[in-house]
Amino acid sequence: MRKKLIAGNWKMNLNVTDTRKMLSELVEKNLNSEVEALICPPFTSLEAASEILKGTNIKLGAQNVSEYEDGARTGEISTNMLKDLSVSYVIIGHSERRTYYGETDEIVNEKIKRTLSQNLKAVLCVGEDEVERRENRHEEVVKSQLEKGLREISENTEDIVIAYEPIWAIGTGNTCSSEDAESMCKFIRSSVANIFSSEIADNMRILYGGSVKPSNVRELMSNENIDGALVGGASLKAEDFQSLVNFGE
Ligand SMILES: O=C[C@H](O)COP(=O)(O)O
Repeated sequence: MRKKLIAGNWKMNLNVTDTRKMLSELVEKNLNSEVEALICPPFTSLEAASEILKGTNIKLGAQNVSEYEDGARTGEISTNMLKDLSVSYVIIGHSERRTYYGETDEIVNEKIKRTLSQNLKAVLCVGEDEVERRENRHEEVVKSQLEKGLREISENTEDIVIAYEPIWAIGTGNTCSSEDAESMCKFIRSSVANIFSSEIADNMRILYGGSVKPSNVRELMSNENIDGALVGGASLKAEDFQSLVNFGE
């Protein structure tokens, strides 16, 4: 049985003051304990978030990580630094990192290897853009991202989560239909089975991301192959995040 995961990716939002305010409110709220809740604030807010979330069931994640060990890499953040702040998840290969910061599948693969080797969980983001969807190449694109991103990985596969995020649905309000999201998550599961094994694929959590909000989360989560959501905009307010974790209630 795969435990559902609702992950908030704050992106470049909420400074330390805002983080303290949001999380202090969130920890006072009733959250469905059958759902795993994860908050991924900016790096600058990790320490404050770590203090506030300590002793709660809400997990802490980072939005990116270096593929290298500690050393001469100006501006980068290592797995060692994240672990020191009680981070347990790292988002890797988000489309914004791929598009704006040139992260290739090869870099994504290195980051996943580094993350898993340090016993952190990796949330690998995949998804097609609007043109690729229109040209009916979405499965081919996602399959290639999975094969390259997961290349030469054989250990700690239970620490991998996949997030299917069609780029055309991110921050646009254009949620992928529940049927299309389910169909792609099912396709991802079969691709993961080919890369690893059916058993690993059956146990792997596959999230949907792209304009998920309190009003559509319940329907999306009712699908057999959708094991949670990676949420941007609607994860920034405590009330909305509570509603997401409680599937709209
Ligand atoms: O990581 C989250 C996704 O990019 C979705 O963002 P969004 O919920 O604002 O569309």
